[in-house]
Amino acid sequence: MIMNRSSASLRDKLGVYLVTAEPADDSTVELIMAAVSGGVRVVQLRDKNGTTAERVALLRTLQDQLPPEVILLVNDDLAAAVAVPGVGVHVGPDDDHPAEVRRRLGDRVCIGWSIHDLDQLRDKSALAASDYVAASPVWPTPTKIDTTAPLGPEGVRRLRAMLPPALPLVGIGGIHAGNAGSVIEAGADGVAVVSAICAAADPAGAAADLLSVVAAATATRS
Ligand SMILES: Cc1ncc(COP(=O)(O)OP(=O)(O)O)c(N)n1
Ligand SMILES: Cc1nc(C(=O)O)sc1CCOP(=O)(O)O
Ligand SMILES: [Mg+2]
Repeated sequence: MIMNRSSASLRDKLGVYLVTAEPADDSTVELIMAAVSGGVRVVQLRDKNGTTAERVALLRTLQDQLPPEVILLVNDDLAAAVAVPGVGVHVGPDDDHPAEVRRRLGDRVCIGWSIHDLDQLRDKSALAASDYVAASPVWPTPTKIDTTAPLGPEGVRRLRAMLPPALPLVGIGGIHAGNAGSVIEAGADGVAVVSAICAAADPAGAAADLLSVVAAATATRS
């Protein structure tokens, strides 16, 4: 799908953001479709050990099957996104710079940037090139062990206060239905999760539960 960067709905769509568990395989497509049936509207294919060719094949299958309102991104792999027009990219401080990703992909795809350290906020061109940023990690998580110190909800609050108000923010790391509300109360627009959906016996139900928690916390905040 093609995302218009000025779309006011990106902030709403980010409410529950699915990042896929590794390894990516045929079951990944089924899992994503279940999460989407539960209400997820932003999906990131994260497959650190696959090849670009494998990621491109999966992204093409997903583009064929996903409803057009779902925003599809790939983790790290700019070449895969170039090969599948309409797919966005999530990058972190060790990846291609968001401004370079924007230059290569143009204005009509979604670009996300991880913030592990508040010093990254000095990088104005990265912020300007990003459609959303991620507070990384909110809590420790066995899903990704090479992270920096957890920010906690207080770190999310500080980050929100320092960001341009129009730039959407999601939290990631150790988030589930039991603690997602505190991430939203701290000022995030959404929660990005791997295990809370991918390891659930009922991924569609888990997505729907997370969405209700996020909606309730968003309503309380505003
Ligand atoms: C939504 C979201 N937030 C953060 C990350 C982490 O990105 P990065 O720091 O580049 O680490 P890897 O995922 O590449 O290991 C993410 N992928 N998605
Ligand atoms: C992909 C990713 N990035 C993180 C970061 O902190 O940048 S934490 C993470 C994994 C999140 O997995 P779970 O929802 O299972 O805790
Ligand atoms: Mg990365």
